[in-house]
Amino acid sequence: MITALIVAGGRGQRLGGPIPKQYRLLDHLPIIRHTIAAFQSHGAIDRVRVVIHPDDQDLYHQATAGADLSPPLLGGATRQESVRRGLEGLESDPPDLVLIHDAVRPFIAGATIGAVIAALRHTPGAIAGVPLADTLKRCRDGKITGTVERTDLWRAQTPQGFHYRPLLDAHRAAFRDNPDRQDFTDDAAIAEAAGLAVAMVPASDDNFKITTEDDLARAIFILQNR
Ligand SMILES: Nc1ccn([C@@H]2O[C@H](COP(=O)(O)OP(=O)(O)OP(=O)(O)O)[C@@H](O)[C@H]2O)c(=O)n1
Ligand SMILES: C[C@](O)(CO)[C@H](O)COP(=O)(O)O
Repeated sequence: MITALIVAGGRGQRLGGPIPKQYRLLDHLPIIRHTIAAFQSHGAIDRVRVVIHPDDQDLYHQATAGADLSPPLLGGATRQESVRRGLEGLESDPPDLVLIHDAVRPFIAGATIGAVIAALRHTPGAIAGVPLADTLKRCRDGKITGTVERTDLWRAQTPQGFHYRPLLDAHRAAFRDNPDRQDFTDDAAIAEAAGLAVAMVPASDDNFKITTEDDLARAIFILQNR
């Protein structure tokens, strides 16, 4: 069984606005609905579960009215904690594979979902990403302090797919070894720290994360010109 775990427990502080960004409307539908639909409509995904902020239950139920979904799982103060709590919420009926995806990446292509799943036939982890095309600089106080060698650098996206049990064990080990460390910004880093092999699956820049006002404007433009 393959479960998509959509993480939607954030506060959207970099975007701001009246409600957390995953509930902002995109072409008359909340962003989270677009993302959920991408996985519910994929033939290889057996179940979609969503992790939400405990304060967002009313927002979530309004946003997902009419969608055939299991009750949401409750997240935590960081993305890392939300994922760990989400994974633990699946333990009573564990999937074989889990694809963790940001609720605010609504333009995920079915082909990318399928490619991540296909890669998991050969490796315990596989993530979507795109190769870096810009030069990277280190800066402090507006001054360049160095240039980062960009050979072999990729921008990680989601979905990040894994064999379920090894990833749950990896998240639990990270929490056990250092409960205060919450700076793993993606799940591949947790898997790598546990010694799991993680493959990179080439994806598209269309699978961008809505983080800022510019990203939201880009998303609106895409839908208005589809
Ligand atoms: N405690 C958290 C933090 C983030 N996320 C989710 O992880 C994804 C990527 O995180 P990000 O884009 O950083 O979302 P926010 O944390 O909401 O944004 P910000 O950092 O601007 O507050 C989002 O779908 C977000 O809802 C989560 O489930 N639980
Ligand atoms: C998981 C992720 O989307 C991969 O690029 C990214 O690390 C999330 O970072 P955020 O700061 O939680 O948005």
